[in-house]
Amino acid sequence: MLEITRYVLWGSAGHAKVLASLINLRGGIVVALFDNDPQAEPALSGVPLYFGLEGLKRWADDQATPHSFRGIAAIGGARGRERVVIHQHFRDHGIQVTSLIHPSASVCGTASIGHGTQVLAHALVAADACVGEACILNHRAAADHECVLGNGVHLAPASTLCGCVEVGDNVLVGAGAVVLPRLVIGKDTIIGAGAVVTRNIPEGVVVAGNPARMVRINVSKSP
Ligand SMILES: CC(=O)SCCNC(=O)CCNC(=O)[C@H](O)C(C)(C)COP(=O)(O)OP(=O)(O)OC[C@H]1O[C@@H](n2cnc3c(N)ncnc32)[C@H](O)[C@@H]1OP(=O)(O)O
Repeated sequence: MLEITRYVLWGSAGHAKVLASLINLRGGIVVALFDNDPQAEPALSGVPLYFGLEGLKRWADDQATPHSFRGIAAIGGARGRERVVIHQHFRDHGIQVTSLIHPSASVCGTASIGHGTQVLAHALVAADACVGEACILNHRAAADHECVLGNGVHLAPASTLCGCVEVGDNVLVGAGAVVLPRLVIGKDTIIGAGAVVTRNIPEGVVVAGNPARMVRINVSKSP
């Protein structure tokens, strides 16, 4: 008998709805949600919500075979570092961390995708691109040929990395932004929605506009 793959998601907001819809499309189901925020509401009707690491431990202790579940962080924005940490919590509790690729996404056979990375509807990962762990390639985002993405990177909807772009860990490339070929974006940086990046960008800053200029230091970056 064909077994339904059961998933647990960390993050009980809009991104959980997107992932649940993709999981359902793939024939799986979401059986539990986790969130750090005790005020969070269940994002999916009928799916129980547990809070914090204590909640994860309690849930895992109740399962005979935690390794039969797959886990993925359902947190978007510029919170790539948190996705990496959450995936480690899942592994520590015996849950497999999985990638999710929408059937309409195009991932070239010569590209590589890291564990726990999500490639959403109509996204593109082109020839010889290398995408790290816990990344999100959101709806219609594109990482063109030979791009290299670190861990926890988020390409927001309809953003484009032209060929041979290098992106450091935990970078958010905002919705509709474009990064021109062969540029390097330092880790922990945020590129504003709609920006056109024409020069290399250092780590830990926020840039916006066309051409993209520095707006401020990214004070929310983790140490
Ligand atoms: C499915 C999903 O939704 S995935 C979510 C993807 N998320 C995104 O794409 C959001 C990306 N974030 C942005 O673009 C943000 O606006 C940021 C990071 C560039 C700036 O955010 P903040 O630091 O909070 O800036 P704030 O909103 O206070 O604006 C500061 C100034 O920059 C301007 N500004 C803000 N964003 C942009 C932008 N994308 N492009 C040009 N100017 C901008 C504001 O108008 C404001 O100008 P003013 O001082 O003349 O009034």
